[in-house]
Amino acid sequence: MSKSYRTRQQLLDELQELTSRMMEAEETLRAIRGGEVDGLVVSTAEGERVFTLSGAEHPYRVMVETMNEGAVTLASDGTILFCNQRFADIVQRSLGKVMGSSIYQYISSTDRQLFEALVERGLKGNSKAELALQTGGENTAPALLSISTLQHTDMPAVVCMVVTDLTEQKRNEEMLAEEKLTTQILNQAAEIFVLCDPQGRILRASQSTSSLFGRSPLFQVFDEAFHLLYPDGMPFILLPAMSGKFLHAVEVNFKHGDNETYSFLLSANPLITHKGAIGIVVVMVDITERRKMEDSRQKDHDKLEQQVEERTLELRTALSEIKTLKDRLEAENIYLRHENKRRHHFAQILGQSDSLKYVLYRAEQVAPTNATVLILGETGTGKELIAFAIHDMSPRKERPMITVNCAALPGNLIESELFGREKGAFTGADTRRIGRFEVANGSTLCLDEIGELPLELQAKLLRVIQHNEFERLGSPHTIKVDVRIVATTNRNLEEEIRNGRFRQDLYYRLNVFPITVPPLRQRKEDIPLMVHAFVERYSRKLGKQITSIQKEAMKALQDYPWPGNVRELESIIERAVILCPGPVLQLADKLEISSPAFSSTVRTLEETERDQILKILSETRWRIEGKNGAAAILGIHPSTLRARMHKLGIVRPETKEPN
Ligand SMILES: Nc1ncnc2c1ncn2[C@@H]1O[C@H](COP(=O)(O)OP(=O)(O)OP(=O)(O)O)[C@@H](O)[C@H]1O
Repeated sequence: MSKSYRTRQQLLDELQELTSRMMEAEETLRAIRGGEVDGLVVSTAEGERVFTLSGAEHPYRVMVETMNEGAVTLASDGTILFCNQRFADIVQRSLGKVMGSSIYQYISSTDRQLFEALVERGLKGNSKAELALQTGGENTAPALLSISTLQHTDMPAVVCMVVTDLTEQKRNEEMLAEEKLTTQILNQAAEIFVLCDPQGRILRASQSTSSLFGRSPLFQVFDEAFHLLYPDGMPFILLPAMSGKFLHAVEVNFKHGDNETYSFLLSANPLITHKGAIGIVVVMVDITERRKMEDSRQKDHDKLEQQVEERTLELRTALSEIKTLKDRLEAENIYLRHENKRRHHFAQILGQSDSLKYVLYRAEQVAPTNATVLILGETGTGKELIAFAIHDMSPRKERPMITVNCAALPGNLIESELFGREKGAFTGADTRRIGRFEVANGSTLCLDEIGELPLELQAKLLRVIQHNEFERLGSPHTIKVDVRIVATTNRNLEEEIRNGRFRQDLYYRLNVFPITVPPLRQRKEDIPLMVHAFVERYSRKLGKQITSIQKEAMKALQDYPWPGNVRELESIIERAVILCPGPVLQLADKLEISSPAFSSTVRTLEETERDQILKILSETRWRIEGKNGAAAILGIHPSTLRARMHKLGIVRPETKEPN
């Protein structure tokens, strides 16, 4: 019959019955709890069974009801005959529902076999095992089950089971294991972990911290344990450094002992829980090795950079040296190409006269030294030829002698000719050029016609002679050279000094070893030799057969005063050879000079004096004093003769040169 057909009376009756049954049950429960009931009749599959609840067991029942473990008595088919509230709580069911239900409802299928084995063992005595209890749905609770037989004749139960809920214990165990693992990880990590309270006192620190200090820094204030500094040397103080912000990878240094310095990257964060900020977690990563490596890499890098710089500089210097050498070689080549022809003519110095021999003797004397030589004499007398002879007899002969004609170039160009110039040194200087002084480095520089050198350049020249150094035009860079100077002039330099056209100091520097080449008119005996040599040279050159020289012609040549000296003689012979129609050489033109100063009889007093002294000295074999000495023959005092000789530059052949 459906409920909707029940009458109100029927429903009231049912409610009455239920209420009275509930009251009855409550009364029974109260009586059981109060120890007033001796036994209970329970319906089981095997029929009604009586449970004795004698007054003597009452304390145990109270204990069972109040204990923290679940207590269960099971029938042989697994029906729960009795359980306490705690077991119902563990499996999360109401006590009423659990009572009389099957225990297998609360055993997970995977643990069923284990449970059965446990019961079996329990029947023989007692057994214990951990398994998972089904607590509703998919949820399980770990529990320790202790099973033992219940040997009570009045009782239908087979086993008694005590259930300990391991949920909390397992959770604690897990947490402990987790913490242990975390501690282990933290201790093994190279990083330093420090937990401070909000006042900066160290509460926990990883093992690495203790190994850094040799002891644990626990309970010290962080800043007192770690005297940290920023890389710039400023002290690092934890709390102000944080001041409301998180610190992330701040570089700090830690001075430990006298020599050790550690570098760390420090990060610090407040530890916030539901209770608020409970502390500060500091993590420090040791970057000492990395820093050292970086420093050493930086040092290596700097060293390498310096080496590269040095090498580059060396290379630049080498390149500039190569360039200078190249320029010098080029300049030398240009110069030599230009000079080559001339040198052929200078190969042989013609002349047998005493005065020429004396000149050659003087040249021979001074050649091996580095002394500056001043060659004096009229134009065309062969001064440059003598300069070459000196160079060719000197240790510098392997390198070519370089000549600069001081009269050939205007003053502004002679300077760059002598000292060189940098590109852009002056308007029109569109290339770099090295000067004759540089080209002549290690060799001889012949300053031809030095008397023509402008005064302002004379000072510069003096500096080079004195210090062997100079600067190219437009360059601040000083160049050192080793140059031997041979200067020539047809001017009377002493007179030039008096007229303010020549520097006295330069003259003294040049006049270390003067050699005067006598004019041709003073060594007429050399003329025939020269005439023959020049005739032969030019007739060969011009392909002519000239076998002799007309007597009159030779006489005219010897009588002529030769203002242009050997140069003039050479060109007159060249012209005569060109014009000569037959084998006998005649002069093409009559030899005439416009200036009376050069008549064959006109000679300077000095020239006459020098010749006379030389002649007498050679006759007396350079004996000055005594009855047959040169001074007595000349009728002057020996000291006067010596003074005159000095003045005229006459030096005894045996005498060593001044330097
Ligand atoms: N003794 C000599 N033997 C052969 N040739 C000579 C002699 N002296 C001079 N000459 C010739 O005379 C010419 C002029 O010589 P050199 O240039 O040396 O004279 P210089 O005195 O330097 O002249 P300047 O003062 O004009 O420069 C050259 O061609 C040279 O060959």
